[in-house]
Amino acid sequence: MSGPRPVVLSGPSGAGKSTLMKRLMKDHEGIFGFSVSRTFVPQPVIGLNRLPMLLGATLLPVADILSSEDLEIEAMQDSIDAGEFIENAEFSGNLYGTSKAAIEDVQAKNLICILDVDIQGVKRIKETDLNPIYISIQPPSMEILEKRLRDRQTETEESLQKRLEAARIDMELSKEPGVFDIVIINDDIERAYEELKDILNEEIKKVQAAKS
Ligand SMILES: Nc1ncnc2c1ncn2[C@@H]1O[C@H](COP(=O)(O)OP(=O)(O)OP(=O)(O)O)[C@@H](O)[C@H]1O
Repeated sequence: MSGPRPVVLSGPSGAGKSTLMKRLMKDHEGIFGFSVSRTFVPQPVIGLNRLPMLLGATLLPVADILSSEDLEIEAMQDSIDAGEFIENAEFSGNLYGTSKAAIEDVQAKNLICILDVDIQGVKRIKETDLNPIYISIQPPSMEILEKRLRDRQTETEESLQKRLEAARIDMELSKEPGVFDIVIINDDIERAYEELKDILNEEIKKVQAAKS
């Protein structure tokens, strides 16, 4: 696939991914892009008796309306089964996912696609031919991570504990050799940002060159 290599940013919640990403995008306008997560939200089934009222004067084939939802959810499930989605999840009956095609769309626009995924997402991406740069952002310690998450004031005690538990697992897995091209310890934000820019430098330059 032509176009710049995508970037996978992974690491525990609270490690500083959003902080670093925001800064990167602010300092490099028109260089980075995000893939659009595809979602399918099933609508409540419309009763036949309400159809004419909802359709008003527009004449639509009734069969299409009643089956389009099923067809769409089926099509997305087929794509997931065929491995076209690098991540997907179901929350209360809704399907969410990032497809390979969506990432390739960003690449085709000469943008570096940033993917913020968990360790499971990293493993899925490894099975594709996307060839991204794999970056793990890690906190200096569990204690500091906990403090940052508490100070951020976005979590309940329950969600905080869940994030810390997931962080323990993430921190262990990120040490496995060969998983990431670089593990950045986000102790000092300035130093972490410099490390991030360094590893992306070559790709950023390619995008800039292709623009001019
Ligand atoms: N080097 C740093 N020193 C001190 N505080 C930091 C540092 N980096 C980030 N923070 C702060 O830590 C908190 C968590 O950072 P951030 O929200 O960027 O994490 P995240 O990895 O994107 O988390 P999530 O996956 O939950 O979105 C934020 O309040 C941020 O301002």
